[in-house]
Amino acid sequence: MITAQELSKRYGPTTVVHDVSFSCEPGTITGFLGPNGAGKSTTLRMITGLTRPDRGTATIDGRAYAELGNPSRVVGSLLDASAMHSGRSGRATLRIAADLAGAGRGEVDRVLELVGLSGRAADRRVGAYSLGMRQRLGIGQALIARPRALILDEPANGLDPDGIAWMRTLLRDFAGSGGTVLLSSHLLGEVQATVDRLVMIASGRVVAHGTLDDLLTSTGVVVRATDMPALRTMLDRVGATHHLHDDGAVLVEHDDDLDAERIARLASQAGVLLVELRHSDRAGLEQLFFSLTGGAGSPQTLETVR
Ligand SMILES: Nc1ncnc2c1ncn2[C@@H]1O[C@H](COP(=O)(O)OP(=O)(O)OP(=O)(O)O)[C@@H](O)[C@H]1O
Repeated sequence: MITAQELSKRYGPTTVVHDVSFSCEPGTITGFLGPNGAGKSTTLRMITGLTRPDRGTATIDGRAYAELGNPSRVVGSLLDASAMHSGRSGRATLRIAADLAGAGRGEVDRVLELVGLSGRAADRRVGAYSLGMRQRLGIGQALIARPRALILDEPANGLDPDGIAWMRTLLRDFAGSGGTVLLSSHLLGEVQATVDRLVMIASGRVVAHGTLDDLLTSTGVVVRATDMPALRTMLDRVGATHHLHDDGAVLVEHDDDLDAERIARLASQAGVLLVELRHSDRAGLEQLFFSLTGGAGSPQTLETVR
């Protein structure tokens, strides 16, 4: 179980992560999705103890990363595949990872096989690897001590469609045997076919979260505010059709004139503080994502990687 609670981080005058909270359950794959610069890496670095949060906490299996006795056995992470020593072979890289993690050398061949780098590739210098091969090796390093959780920052970067399909199967198997996976991406299509849950982040804030099914099935915009009566009054005033959502939020029925952005503006004008605003249908999810990314990752790209 991976939990982030009200994580916040500021660099100079800029708060790059604001009150980010979510949890990832064993047996599931959570996609942490957001455009470049949204705050994904900073959040993942705070969870893995590499960056100190200004506020908030993160735990893995109930403990902060720094309190994990042998972290590699609890959580494997891949945060920057380009940061590997280029002079070592893939096999040597994994041997060192195995030694550091207290895992047996026998794990090296198992992992090389698992990540598709056995044979001659294992003995080539990492400097001669493609980005996709480095990602595979990085995932191998993360898996070397058979951890219960995986945290991967943009693991599909550099992978071709076959590589993405391979990774999807690997992560599904990992989650299928009770593992917890948190992976980031800036491409909706890349994660949509892989994950069970999504946490969507933009400008350092969580803008949507839930199971993929929840986010893709019902129609409309789910809104939650600190003052729900004031929110409903505001929605009545603008003639919105709205209902109480299952979890106590309000579901505003789909209306071309009342999209999420307009709801946010109206709420702001009415002095209503929104704490959740998300599209609850598939088209809406893609629309929201494209509006956040300014259209990065065309539908064509989505079809290619699906
Ligand atoms: N060490 C740092 N010092 C100052 N600013 C930083 C630092 N690390 C990150 N930032 C800034 O914080 C913001 C969030 O960066 P972050 O890398 O977390 O985003 P991201 O969602 O992972 O995006 P990308 O996919 O582009 O890495 C960016 O504006 C970035 O420039």
